[in-house]
Amino acid sequence: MADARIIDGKAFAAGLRARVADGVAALKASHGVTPGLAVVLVGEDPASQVYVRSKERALVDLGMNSFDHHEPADMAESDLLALIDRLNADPAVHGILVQLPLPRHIDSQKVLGRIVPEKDADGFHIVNAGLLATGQPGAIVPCTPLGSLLLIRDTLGRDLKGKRALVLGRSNIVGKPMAQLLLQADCTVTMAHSRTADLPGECRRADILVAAVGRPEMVRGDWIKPGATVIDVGINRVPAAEPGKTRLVGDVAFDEAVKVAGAITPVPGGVGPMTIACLMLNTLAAACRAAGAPVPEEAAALGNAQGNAQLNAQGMAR
Ligand SMILES: NC(=O)C1=CN([C@@H]2O[C@H](COP(=O)(O)OP(=O)(O)OC[C@H]3O[C@@H](n4cnc5c(N)ncnc54)[C@H](OP(=O)(O)O)[C@@H]3O)[C@@H](O)[C@H]2O)C=CC1
Ligand SMILES: Nc1nc(=O)c2c([nH]1)NC[C@@H]1CN(c3ccc(C(=O)N[C@@H](CCC(=O)O)C(=O)O)cc3)C=[N+]21
Ligand SMILES: [Mg+2]
Repeated sequence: MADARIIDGKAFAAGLRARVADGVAALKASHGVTPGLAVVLVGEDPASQVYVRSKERALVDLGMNSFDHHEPADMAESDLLALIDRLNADPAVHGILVQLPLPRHIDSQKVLGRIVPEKDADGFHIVNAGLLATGQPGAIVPCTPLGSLLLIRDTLGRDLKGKRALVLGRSNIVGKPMAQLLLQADCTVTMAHSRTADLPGECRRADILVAAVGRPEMVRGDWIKPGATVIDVGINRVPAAEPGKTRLVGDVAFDEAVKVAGAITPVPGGVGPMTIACLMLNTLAAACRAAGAPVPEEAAALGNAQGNAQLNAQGMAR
């Protein structure tokens, strides 16, 4: 069998960012509003600093405002909550992102719960999780699952009904919302995790396999159904051949999987860039809602069972 099609997340994300930039310009022209995202980073974790910088760069590139709050690792939880309160009240701030993980002395759930749901650009607030799970309109959908779904639809088309989907990983930020989106797209969804019996066998039944475990190259080629669509969410830094250097690998053994799958995302250049682009999309959508302007279809319809895993053909998703 021929090798899998490599799903170019980097290129798709560039196209999505361009559509978001158009939406930003339109909102400025129609309502005089510039979308703004506040990015809160607590501590000096080098990987988090890299991610935060790429988010801030993307915001400015698309004509949005970036409000950076880089705080010391020993910041008191009460001070972080007070910062969130100020950002909640600031009309120039349409979205708030608190970079995870937070230092251990801070209760992440408490902090995420303090963000007003309308400004929860990550879609991590329980109100947004609940709106998504119950298929109601207006949910802000977490960026990584949203970006993954856009890549799946770009690969397989919009009609995913009846497909068997396996989501490996059940975190609140990736696995669970991913499963909700696939369910609303009429897939038959299985969720697998560390207590799943016969993981390779479960994976082999899947037409769509989404891996979000954080275990480098755990999913082997012979776990994959021939022709399946494989979305590798994992971002794992491992030692490179050259001493002292590191490289990024996913949760899927790419070199094996590419020989079996029908289509597969690479790491890097797959889901990662989509996460950033969807964060920009969610921020634009939040600003549109705050201004009373129409929300881009790509952000509005996906969480909504009534409609709509089907997006408007004229919408932003291609
Ligand atoms: N590309 C992107 O933009 C993003 C990438 N990521 C990456 O995605 C990966 C997952 O992230 P996240 O969801 O936050 O991770 P978590 O650590 O929160 O969750 C991992 C999940 O994988 C399951 N798991 C762990 N080990 C095994 C195993 N041996 N067999 C089966 N299941 C297992 C866990 O099961 P259990 O619940 O039973 O413990 C858990 O449900 C990471 O590599 C992360 O870096 C994350 C966010 C964004
Ligand atoms: N509140 C919050 N929201 C998040 O969305 C969030 C977070 N905290 N904490 C950390 C994880 C991780 N994450 C990534 C985003 C982009 C890439 C990305 O762009 N990756 C590039 C490679 C980057 C590199 O080379 O290091 C790629 O895959 O091509 C990766 C990982 C968002 N996260
Ligand atoms: Mg995310």
